[in-house]
Amino acid sequence: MTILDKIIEKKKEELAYYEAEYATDHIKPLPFNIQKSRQMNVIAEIKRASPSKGLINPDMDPVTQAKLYEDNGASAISVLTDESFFQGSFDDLKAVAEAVSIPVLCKDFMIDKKQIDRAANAGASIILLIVAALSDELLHELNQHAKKLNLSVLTEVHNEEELQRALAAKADIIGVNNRDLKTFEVDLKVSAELGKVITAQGLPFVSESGIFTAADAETAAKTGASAVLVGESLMKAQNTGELLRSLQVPLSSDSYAR
Ligand SMILES: O=P(O)(O)OC[C@@H](O)[C@@H](O)c1c[nH]c2ccccc12
Repeated sequence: MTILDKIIEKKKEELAYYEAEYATDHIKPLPFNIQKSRQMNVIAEIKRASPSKGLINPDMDPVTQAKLYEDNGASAISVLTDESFFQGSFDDLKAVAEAVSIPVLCKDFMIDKKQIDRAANAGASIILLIVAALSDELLHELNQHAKKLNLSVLTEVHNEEELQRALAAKADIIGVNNRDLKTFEVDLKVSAELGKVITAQGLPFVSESGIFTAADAETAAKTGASAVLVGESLMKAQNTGELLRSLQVPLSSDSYAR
């Protein structure tokens, strides 16, 4: 059983206790666009802990961290909401969404519409759908549900087969996870490989995981990515603002003009 299987199994258990919660008119998702910028968009992540790295920065205050990200040019903020494996929460998401005026991504393992409503109610503008964790049917259903609520969807893939499924589901923003959620192995070459196929379709993509330096952001830019999703390095940096600014490397015109 892989870690992804374990996380999904636990999610199913937890969902039994979720109270029905419907997203209504009060939600005001912000548009999320990574195609206009001439600089690498950085989606900066709030992540206390993870199954692959253990404790990353357990004492961090999510609101302080989120404001630091916003002040230093982040395009969006990702907040882990999974409690059991990442020590995150929907309270973190809500507090962050209230404190900043850029889009917030609810980073969780979505397998049910109820989770999307909860994310929307907590102030998320973007949700993540992980292709490896979903059937084609669920991928379609959750995607439709998010769109109905005007949320943006980041559809995450790790290999060619998942990418084809994402494209068939009409994903419009693809996240290429450089980390294999089954083995934790990280390799930026995954973005290089899948980036060719995605950019050929004229779609934007986010290179996710394993970005530590400006040189990594440049490598990601060369693969055609117009955004990077960065957690650990920003959470552990001595000077988070400086690192975040350094990751906003120039993009070549074909990355932003598509
Ligand atoms: O901490 P990193 O290596 O910078 O990675 C951030 C982000 O990509 C990672 O947290 C992530 C990408 N996809 C996910 C899916 C679930 C949980 C976590 C993730």
